[in-house]
Amino acid sequence: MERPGRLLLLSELRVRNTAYDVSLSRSLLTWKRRISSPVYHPFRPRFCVPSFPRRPDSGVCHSVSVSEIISVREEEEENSSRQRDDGSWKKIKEREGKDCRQAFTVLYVERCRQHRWRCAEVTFTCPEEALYQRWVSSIREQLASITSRPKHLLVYINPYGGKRQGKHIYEQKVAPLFAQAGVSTHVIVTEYANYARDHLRTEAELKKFDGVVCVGGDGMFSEIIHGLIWRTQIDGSVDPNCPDQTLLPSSLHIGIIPAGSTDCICFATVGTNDPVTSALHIIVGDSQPMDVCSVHHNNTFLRYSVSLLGYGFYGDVLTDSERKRWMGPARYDLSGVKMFLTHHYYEGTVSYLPARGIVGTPRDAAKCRSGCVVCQHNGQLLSKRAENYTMDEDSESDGEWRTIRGKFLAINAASMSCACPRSPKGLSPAAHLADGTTDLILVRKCSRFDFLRHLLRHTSKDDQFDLTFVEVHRVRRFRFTPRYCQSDSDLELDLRENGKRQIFSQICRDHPACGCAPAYSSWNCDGEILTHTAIDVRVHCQLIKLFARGIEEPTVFEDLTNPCAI
Ligand SMILES: CCCCCCCCCCCCC/C=C/[C@@H](O)[C@H](COP(=O)(O)O)NC(=O)CCCCCCCCCCCCCCC
Ligand SMILES: Nc1ncnc2c1ncn2[C@@H]1O[C@H](COP(=O)(O)OP(=O)(O)O)[C@@H](O)[C@H]1O
Ligand SMILES: [Ca+2]
Repeated sequence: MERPGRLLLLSELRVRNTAYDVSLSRSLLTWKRRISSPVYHPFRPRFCVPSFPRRPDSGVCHSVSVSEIISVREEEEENSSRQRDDGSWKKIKEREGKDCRQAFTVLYVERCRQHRWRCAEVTFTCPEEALYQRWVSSIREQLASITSRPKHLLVYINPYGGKRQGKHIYEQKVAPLFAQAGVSTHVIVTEYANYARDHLRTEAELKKFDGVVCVGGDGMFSEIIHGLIWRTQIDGSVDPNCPDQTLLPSSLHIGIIPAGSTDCICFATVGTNDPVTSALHIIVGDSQPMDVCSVHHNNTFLRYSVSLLGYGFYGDVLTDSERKRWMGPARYDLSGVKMFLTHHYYEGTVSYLPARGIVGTPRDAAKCRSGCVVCQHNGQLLSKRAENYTMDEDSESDGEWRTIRGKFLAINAASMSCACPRSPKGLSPAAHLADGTTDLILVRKCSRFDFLRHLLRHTSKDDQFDLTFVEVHRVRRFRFTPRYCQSDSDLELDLRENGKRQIFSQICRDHPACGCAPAYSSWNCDGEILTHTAIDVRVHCQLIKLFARGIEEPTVFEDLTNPCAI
């Protein structure tokens, strides 16, 4: 609960014809009904809930954090009416026959069920013009002093993402809120794939903007980070192709308006896939750092990843689903069932560098939440290590690499939980957004029944890692080599281990139904297919920042007091 601090203003104003004591400090706007009501008891503070403001007529005391005020609107003519969003007309000034009274409306963030935010408003009427002016200008001054709020945004809309509603969602739900908050925008509707990435890399005048907004899904977000990270390295004379290079963080924040098929990056950083909630997080200037993995093949840069790098099952689902793009988000379910029934496994070698000295494990019960202390601690630790770069990196590359060979149904690296509506706890429920690590999940060859048990646990409280054929490691780097890319000496070893078996007849024996199981899958990299299977992955701690705050823990007050949440 925020402490109110020194009061800047304290006046008696009216809300819907009822007298309220209204106060403004640097951190809080509070309005408290003057006449005590039978339900009010001064020693029961539960009626005053600063972080979860209630509607004006639902209680006696309301508070809203100044950081969550969206804007102040000056109401115009006395006795005039204004049309609400829902089409109804509301009166702005009460007819009381008193002297000239002035009204202003404060728009603020109201929390609803399941992490959704809405824009609520309350209209205050002042007894005199001078007081009205003081109130409006004082609130505006407080808002102007919040330097983290974006004023100019560069917006990219993918009109073909998800259900092809990106443009409509932006125009109907987001643009009006930006306008109300006084945020100016330059909107670009993409014309083809990689349009936004290339525009950011070369053309965009980034100095003019405080942030970039992505209207689309995870694939569109991936375009944005590729453009932005690349541009930042080139502007800072850093070679993005070198796998050992420490990358420069971009100064621009990225906002995500979900309009894609999975939208897991939005879901895992805000707690819901809702365009209005995301727009409000952007307006209030929230900040959430996020790890980025760089993916290389033979020292050549391939891509960045922030959510899922998946070989085997998720790679095959993506490859198959691309042919069904016309179906929209349902394509993943259909391809998921198909790939589940196909039940391919792939052989290869995974090497990884376990994360040393950091807090947290993939089996923790605690989750990454707003203001996560694990991310803060590990972020500081890793940036200190980066300062003493040479010694540490050398020991990283020399020792401690571990190697696992086997037959895998899936190899997944989750740099964040990958929570999404299909799986609200995600692929790795305890993964952190900004701790500099990724959770490497190895699902070994098992029966269809066992694999189904593993998949189903993504949707229940049961632990999807608590199975003999699943292992999970928290890592800083990893490499994968598919079996048939292995060096000659590795292959010789394989042949000795397997006797004199023929490599290809081995595959066909294990798949008598088709007789031609593929030796390779593809990597699903945040929803894009990689062109190579042998990859080298490194996590870059907190390389980008989002207009988000991580998932907020629900407070005891949320369901009890917020009428919107009931
Ligand atoms: C039986 C139910 C099993 C449910 C298992 C659900 C696990 C879902 C984990 C999803 C992790 C998603 C990670 C994010 C990936 C995105 O970057 C990426 C791109 O997103 P975009 O389209 O918005 O651009 N999305 C994806 O790659 C989509 C992955 C979706 C996988 C769906 C899998 C469904 C599996 C269904 C199996 C059903 C077996 C039924 C047997 C009778
Ligand atoms: N104008 C466009 N036309 C076609 N494809 C586009 C366009 N703009 C972006 N894309 C591509 O569309 C793909 C999917 O975008 P995304 O917004 O993630 O939707 P979805 O979640 O449905 O996959 C991405 O690979 C992106 O590069
Ligand atoms: Ca992480």
